[in-house]
Amino acid sequence: MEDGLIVVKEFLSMNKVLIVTAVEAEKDAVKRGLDNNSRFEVIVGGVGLAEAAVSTAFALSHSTFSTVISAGIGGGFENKADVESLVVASDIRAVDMGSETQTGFLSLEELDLGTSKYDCDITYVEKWRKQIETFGVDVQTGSILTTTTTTGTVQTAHKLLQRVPEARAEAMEGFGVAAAARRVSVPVYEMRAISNVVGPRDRNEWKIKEALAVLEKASGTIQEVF
Ligand SMILES: O=C(O)c1cccc(C(=O)CC[C@H]2O[C@@H](n3cnc4c(=O)[nH]cnc43)[C@H](O)[C@@H]2O)c1
Repeated sequence: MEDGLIVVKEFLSMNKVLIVTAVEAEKDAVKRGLDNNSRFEVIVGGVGLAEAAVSTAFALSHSTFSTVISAGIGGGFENKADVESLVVASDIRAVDMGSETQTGFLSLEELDLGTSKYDCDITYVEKWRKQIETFGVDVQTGSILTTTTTTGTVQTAHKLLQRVPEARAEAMEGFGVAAAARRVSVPVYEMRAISNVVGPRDRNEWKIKEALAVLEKASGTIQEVF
């Protein structure tokens, strides 16, 4: 009988999805989008990749998940992702992790010190993009950059795009969530509803309410794909 219970528990945990947001408002938006389904656990992991990594690792140490998703609002690079659209990551990059030199930036890979990029399973990324589209959301796929500082100038935005020309969006948590998930070999994904353009900071211009509505709509697709 006990063996049976263990098998049932393992089966139920096989399809559990952990969704990590930075703040409560993002968690609420994701939960509104999801049906009240016990397969999905949505947690507030905190702002920044360190808090996100610790929170994700903690959740993963207490329960088994088949998939982890970093979700929230983010900045969109000009002409790459419009405000009020959505970006699904093809890969998640710690774009400022490395070394600045007199002749340019060296990534962790170039320094032979580790990885600054996690690829997402492109089959699921494409399936998810198509599903989101059917919900009437303007959606793109591409690299989502994780930065430790929100970009505040055109110069920095250009510098980041030079480093990663395929970048569409930036946020502050994805790489932390991904590092924790990959440590235990769990596939990881990221989606960002675009609240602002990456560049000169004007917080009053951020379309947070609108981006949260996009995040809510897109969250309704998670249960169809994962
Ligand atoms: O004030 C509010 O009501 C509110 C509601 C939801 C989210 C927030 C945030 O401030 C979230 C911070 C979070 O947003 C990401 N983010 C958004 N835009 C950018 C950007 O241009 N560059 C980097 N990160 C961005 C980031 O992941 C932050 O953790 C407030």
